[in-house]
Amino acid sequence: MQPVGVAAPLRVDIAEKTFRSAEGVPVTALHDLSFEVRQGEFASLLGPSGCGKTTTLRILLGLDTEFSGSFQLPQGGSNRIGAVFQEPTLLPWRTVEQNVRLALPKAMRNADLDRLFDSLGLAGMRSLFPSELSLGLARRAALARAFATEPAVLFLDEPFVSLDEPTAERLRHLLLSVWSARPTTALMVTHNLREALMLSDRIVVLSPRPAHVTGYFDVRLPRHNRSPQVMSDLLRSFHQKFPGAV
Ligand SMILES: Nc1ncnc2c1ncn2[C@@H]1O[C@H](COP(=O)(O)OP(=O)(O)OP(=O)(O)O)[C@@H](O)[C@H]1O
Repeated sequence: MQPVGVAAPLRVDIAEKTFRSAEGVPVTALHDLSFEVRQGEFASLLGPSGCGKTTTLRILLGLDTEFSGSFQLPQGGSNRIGAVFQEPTLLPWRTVEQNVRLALPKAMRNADLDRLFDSLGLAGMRSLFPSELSLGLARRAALARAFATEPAVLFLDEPFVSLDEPTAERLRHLLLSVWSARPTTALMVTHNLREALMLSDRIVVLSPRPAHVTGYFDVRLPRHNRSPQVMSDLLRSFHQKFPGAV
């Protein structure tokens, strides 16, 4: 048990998660999945398609309670959880600004969000409705909504998937700048190694299903030092440490 007031890490200790197919056949998605993300760290959960990444996030978000094991979420200034999914899940009949404010606890509803909208390039889009947004802009609005709540932990499920690469790259930089201004413990699911190396302090490498942790790859370099040359060195050392991982 962590003493009150001490920053607690994200601790995951899932013994097993098994689904049943429509025919009743058991499908074990997670088995002995244990890892830790230090408080304030940005971590990625990297693993092959279908290994159990989204299942893990759903458990941590409390959306799936049928598993054996336990986890502990970080305790920060707030106990709020932020989430960004592949689908931006904005309310269609509310503006961008209303979507963000509705996610806030009542006491924060009138918070000054100018800097947050500015830093995500949304200053001129606050009164638009989701149907008026491209997928890239909708993802930005979803990021704004997640950060506005000042969560103690932020979960992201492939937030840049199905965007064209220049848009995805711009969003990764926006995410980094908004996260650097409001650092919070973050766990991002991805199967994009380059993206994980660019954004993370720690990569949690998963096995094929049923997922367990193959190992950690820590990137102890300031993000502004991750030049193309450094990135290709990181890619090489990752592949040496985890041959065939992704
Ligand atoms: N509701 C469900 N019922 C039955 N099986 C499921 C269910 N949800 C997930 N699975 C199975 O559990 C396994 C893990 O799925 P999950 O979506 O967590 O993988 P993933 O690593 O996120 O995959 P991807 O990278 O392709 O998104 C898969 O074999 C999937 O078919």
